[in-house]
Parts: sequence; C-alpha cells; structure tokens
Amino acid sequence: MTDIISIHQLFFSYNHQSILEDVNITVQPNEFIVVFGPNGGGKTTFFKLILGLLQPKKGWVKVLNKHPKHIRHLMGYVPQMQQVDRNFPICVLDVVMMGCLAELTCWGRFPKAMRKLGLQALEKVNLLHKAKAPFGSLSGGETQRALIARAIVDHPKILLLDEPTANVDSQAEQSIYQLLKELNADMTILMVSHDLQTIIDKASRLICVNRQATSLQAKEVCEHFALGLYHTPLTNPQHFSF
Ligand SMILES: Nc1ncnc2c1ncn2[C@@H]1O[C@H](COP(=O)(O)OP(=O)(O)OP(=O)(O)O)[C@@H](O)[C@H]1O
Repeated sequence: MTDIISIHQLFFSYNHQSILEDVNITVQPNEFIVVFGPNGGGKTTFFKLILGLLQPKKGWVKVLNKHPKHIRHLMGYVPQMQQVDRNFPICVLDVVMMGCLAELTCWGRFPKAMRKLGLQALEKVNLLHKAKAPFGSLSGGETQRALIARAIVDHPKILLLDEPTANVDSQAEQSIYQLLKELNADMTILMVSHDLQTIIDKASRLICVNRQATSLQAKEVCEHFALGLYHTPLTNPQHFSF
C-alpha cells in the first residue's frame, strides 16, 4: 500500500538544541495513530514537520509523495487548547470557516458553497445549533469539537490532533473519540495523547516520540514502558499485558 506519510532520516533542532534525531516513520491511509511521549519529547514539533510548518535540518518528510507545504490543504490540524484564544470575539461558524481561508474571495467573503461546507462540518461534530454562538461561550468539549470542525471543513485526507481531550470531562472525551472513529473512515488520524489507558484499544498503532520516534503495536506498550516515560502508575494494567 502507498504510504500517505513518509519520513526519512529526519533531524530537527531549534537553533542549536537538537529535538528530533534520525526519525524514520511511515503511515498508511486510514490508520489511527496515537502519538505519545514525555513533555518536551518533540510531539508538537513532529506534527509541525508533517504539516510543513517547520523544515527538517536533515532528511525529509513527504505527504502523499509531495513536500507537505504543497498539500497543506489536505491536512487538518487541531492544536493544543492553550494555543487557542477563546476570548477573541468571533462566532463558532466563523471559527470553522478559518479552516478554509484560502477560499476567501477578493471581496473578503466566502463563496456561499463554502459557508454550506462550514455548516456541514458543524453538523458532523453535532454543533450546528451553536453556529452563531460566541466561540468563547462554548464548553471545553464543545470548543474541541468546533476546532475539529474547523480542521475538517475542507475535507482533509489527514487529521492531526494535539491532545484534543486534555481538560475535558470524560463524557466529552467519549464523544470526541466516537467522532474521531467516524472520521477515521474517511481520513488518516494522528493524535497526541497522554491518556494511553483510555486510547490504547482505539489505536491501530502508537508512535512514541522522545527525541527519536518509535513505532509500536498496542501490545508492546507494557506498563513498565509507560511508567518509564511518565513516572505514574497505570491502574488498569490488563490493557498492557502481552
Ligand atoms: N519555537 C521554539 N523555539 C525553541 N524551542 C522550542 C520551540 N518550540 C518548542 N521548543 C522546545 O522543543 C522541545 C520539544 O517541544 P514540543 O512542543 O515539540 O514537545 P512536546 O512533546 O509536544 O511537549 P508537550 O507534551 O509538553 O506538549 C521542548 O524542549 C521545547 O521547549
């Protein structure tokens, strides 16, 4: 099967601080990959390299066999919640429409068909009734679903999510996982999560990013492995037994 993402002998550093070293990873279409690793291990940087927002110092990233910056419109990105300004005075539909800014006409308006896509994306994430609500009035779980709508409005082939369930309650978390399961039928998903216990049985594969990137099957992520990374006990070890 053709790789949808391929990363070859990639090295990246911020100034002179080495962040990623000799990363070799391939991703196949419609995989659901959970990316995990310690704080500062390089997960967000890894995503930004796939999105073409950062350039490798050595090696390369190809998405659908092209340089990522040429096909960024085929990738949707949900950043970490703290990178989003919830106080900005804007309605939910307008936030969603920001996912297709490239479609703005020279008059600074979206074509009617695009607004329809925005409403469809909101319907998909079950937030159509909030289209005209101020973005800042949404709950944590609704905010994440609105950001997912923004990421999928242009029908991407790849969806990257950076901790989409951080700071949401368990009911909102379950509804996000259900939504991602539905979206996964049409798109490849890579999601950063620290909550391995909840997510492990939903992932087709895991990638541990800790300066290097290691691809793992769920059964390989045993309790000792996760403990070594996070230094916290996992209370439900049956997920991790071989
Ligand atoms: N723009 C930047 N300039 C310099 N250093 C940076 C920059 N962005 C991130 N870093 C550093 O690079 C390292 C990796 O950061 P990154 O955000 O990729 O890690 P992460 O695994 O996503 O962390 P977390 O789990 O805390 O979100 C960290 O040491 C961070 O301080």
